[in-house]
Amino acid sequence: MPGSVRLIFNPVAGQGDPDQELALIKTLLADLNLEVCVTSKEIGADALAEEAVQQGVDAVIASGGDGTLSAAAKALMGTGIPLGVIARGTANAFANALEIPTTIEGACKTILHQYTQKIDIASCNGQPMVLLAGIGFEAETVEKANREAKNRFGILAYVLAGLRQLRDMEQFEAEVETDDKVISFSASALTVANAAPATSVLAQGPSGLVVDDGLLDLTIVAPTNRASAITATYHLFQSAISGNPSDRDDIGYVRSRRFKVTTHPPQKVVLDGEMIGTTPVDIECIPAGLTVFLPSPNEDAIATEKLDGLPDLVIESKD
Ligand SMILES: Nc1ncnc2c1ncn2[C@@H]1O[C@H](COP(=O)(O)OP(=O)(O)OP(=O)(O)O)[C@@H](O)[C@H]1O
Repeated sequence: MPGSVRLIFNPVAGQGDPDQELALIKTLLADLNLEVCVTSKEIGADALAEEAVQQGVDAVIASGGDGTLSAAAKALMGTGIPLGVIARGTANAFANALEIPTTIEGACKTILHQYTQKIDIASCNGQPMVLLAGIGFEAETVEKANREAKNRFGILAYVLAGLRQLRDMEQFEAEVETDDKVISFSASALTVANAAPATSVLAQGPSGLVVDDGLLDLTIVAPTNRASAITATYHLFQSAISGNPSDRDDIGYVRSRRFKVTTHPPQKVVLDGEMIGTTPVDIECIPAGLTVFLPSPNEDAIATEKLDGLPDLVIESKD
């Protein structure tokens, strides 16, 4: 990759050894003209990425948890400067949603392949949104997956918080305005997603979210009792894994370029993992707003052979 590349590295993300991880990244990316910037409490990934844009760098690589990655993504929005992603957080929703490898080796390999793609992002009440906005249930889940729990239990913290939330599930009335209709219903959780990892179960109504179609997907979860809340959640998880859309009466989904959501009573809203306030929300897709290094379509091919690492391995060619 010619030109200058800024690496933004959060030393406190995840549970690994930051010195070792940074050394590994520098080794793997030794061929790049890399300027390493480490985030601090005072100077975050947003400021470092904005400065890189002003300097006219050719690419930015962000390494940290979802907070670091989405802060860098937001600063690069609309600039055409590609973002490389080296996820080192707990949930790594950003990388998982975009199917970017979550090992340091795999992530660096993806960047070195130099395959970039323009993906959609969105604006939620005027703030940039890369993945999703959760209203109701999802918002509560994030709030309950606190830092201490995340450190101790990793991704399980989100699941535990979700199960705890089932106990307190309450329905609210919602009115949603799409590009071509206004829908009213009762629900426990609404999620508007641009992209979502399989673990964001409440975004999985349509399954297989398309990140460059210029559209957003709303999933509505409306179970009427605790038992159906549990089966609906399980069903959504299966949808995510199987790629088949949901077909339960208490799950709905609709696709639109823009969603305006009002609820009674007002519900908490979490935007890309951060609480931003309460409904109403106005969320609009920004087509092709971000350029990202992604695994090239060839890299996606499913491996049909894996022999490396077997003890005493000898392979002889027959000809
Ligand atoms: N040097 C630093 N010292 C302390 N805090 C920092 C430092 N650099 C960044 N931060 C803080 O780290 C947070 C971002 O963390 P990030 O999302 O990257 O990782 P994480 O919280 O481990 O991820 P996850 O939520 O997936 O576990 C921000 O709140 C930022 O202020």
